[in-house]
Amino acid sequence: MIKIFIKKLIKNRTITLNIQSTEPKIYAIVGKSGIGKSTLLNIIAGLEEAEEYNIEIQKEKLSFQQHLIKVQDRKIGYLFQDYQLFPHMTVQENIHYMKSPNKETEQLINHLRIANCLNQYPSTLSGGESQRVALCRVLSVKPNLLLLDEPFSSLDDETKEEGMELIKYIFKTWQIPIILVSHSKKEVQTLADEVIEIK
Ligand SMILES: Nc1ncnc2c1ncn2[C@@H]1O[C@H](COP(=O)(O)OP(=O)(O)OP(=O)(O)O)[C@@H](O)[C@H]1O
Repeated sequence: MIKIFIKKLIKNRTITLNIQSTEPKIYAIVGKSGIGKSTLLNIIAGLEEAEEYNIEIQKEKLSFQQHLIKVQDRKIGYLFQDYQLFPHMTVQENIHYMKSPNKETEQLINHLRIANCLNQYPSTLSGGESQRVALCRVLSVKPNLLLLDEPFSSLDDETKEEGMELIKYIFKTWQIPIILVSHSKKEVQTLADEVIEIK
């Protein structure tokens, strides 16, 4: 179950986001550059404030003014556009930063094919590897909602295809709502159950 209502004033324009569903779905947020798509993801993640907002995921109210839930206590996985891996930590340390090693994370590491990169530093990873490491870190906390901000923008076509397959796999196996911000028609057509255009 997911219910999200946001009203946000950005540079004298008000943008709104309204999502409601009892079933998990993949939502694509589209709209022209600078309209406020990443800002909406930041508000959902609890990183930015909005004029009005009400967010419920799995019947848990995340940000209803008086009952604000701390960012670290929200079970939201947020994959940033540039992945934001900690450069001074190895892949292993990055993955276990949020959650100590356990069987599920180990399975994820194997599924995401990053077991052979565990001792490398982020600067030595390829784009696809960086994306898979960042996804692994985000999924290790078992999120109830996954936010993806242009997750494939820095990848070549083949790696993009792999990334999209991965997102489909995560959705199928985890059955959690996914909100994707994308500029790519192909990504939106391939992945989204519902397209939301921000105006
Ligand atoms: N930290 C900030 N300080 C001031 N203005 C900001 C900040 N972050 C974003 N903005 C402004 O807010 C507006 C919305 O930005 P946002 O990144 O949400 O847009 P977007 O739709 O995701 O853009 P893009 O598609 O280009 O990534 C932009 O006009 C941007 O300049």
